[in-house]
Amino acid sequence: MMLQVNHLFKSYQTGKVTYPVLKDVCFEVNKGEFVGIMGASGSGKTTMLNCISCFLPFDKGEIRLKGTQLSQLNEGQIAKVRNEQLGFVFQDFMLLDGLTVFENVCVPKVIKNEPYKPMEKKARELLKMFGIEHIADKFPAEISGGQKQRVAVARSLMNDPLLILADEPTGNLDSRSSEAVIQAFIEAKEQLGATTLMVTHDTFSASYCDRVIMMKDGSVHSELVNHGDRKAFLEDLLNVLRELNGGDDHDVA
Ligand SMILES: Nc1ncnc2c1ncn2[C@@H]1O[C@H](COP(=O)(O)OP(=O)(O)OP(=O)(O)O)[C@@H](O)[C@H]1O
Repeated sequence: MMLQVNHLFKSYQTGKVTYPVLKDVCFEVNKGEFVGIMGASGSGKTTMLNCISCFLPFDKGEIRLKGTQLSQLNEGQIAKVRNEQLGFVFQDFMLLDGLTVFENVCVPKVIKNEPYKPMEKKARELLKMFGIEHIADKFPAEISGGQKQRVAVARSLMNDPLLILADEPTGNLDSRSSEAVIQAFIEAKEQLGATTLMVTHDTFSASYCDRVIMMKDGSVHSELVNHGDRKAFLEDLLNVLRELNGGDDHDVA
């Protein structure tokens, strides 16, 4: 088991008012799985991802990454988990404008002070895997959104993380670029055995997942499994989103 979220509770405090956001969330992610998280706006998806990222403390429950309970780590250990065991992909790419594509991909290893040769080899392999080796020397301003996000996926894999956390990775992309980014996650899974947890509103992107966890009002409403027929899975997802009323079922492709 790569990730276990057990009976997670989280509330926000605004003045004297406590606002519960996560209410007894339980789910698991296996090694090599590509898992989506969907649910209406405000159902707590980003909050949950931020708890798993160790960016937010939670009230109760536990989060285990390959067996290690995250809330028991100290600051130094958390920093190490974030850089070496988790990979991050954000909606707005978060590339460094002053660095080339190649240099951006190298950042997680530069932070670790690793030697250049193996770092270069790894970066070139990842760029090749995602079909972006020809833009290695370009700057972020010179490439498309879909290319930027594939660079971000390559960067997230530099340290062979246990888990990639992706928050709306296709949120700023058109459907063709979205598909290229989703293919990058699938390549990472098939060629490197990568494990990905992706929050998305995009049903089309989610239909490529092995499994989708549907959140409702701070709890897991249901889990849907992709049995291999993507179109049938897309229909399943749309049906549950309709049932959850207010679900985002407008992104169908
Ligand atoms: N820092 C904060 N302080 C107080 N309330 C917050 C804070 N962050 C989020 N919330 C509230 O918690 C709830 C869950 O927010 P969250 O962003 O986790 O939902 P979400 O499912 O990711 O939504 P979306 O799909 O719109 O991104 C919302 O009602 C939000 O207003």
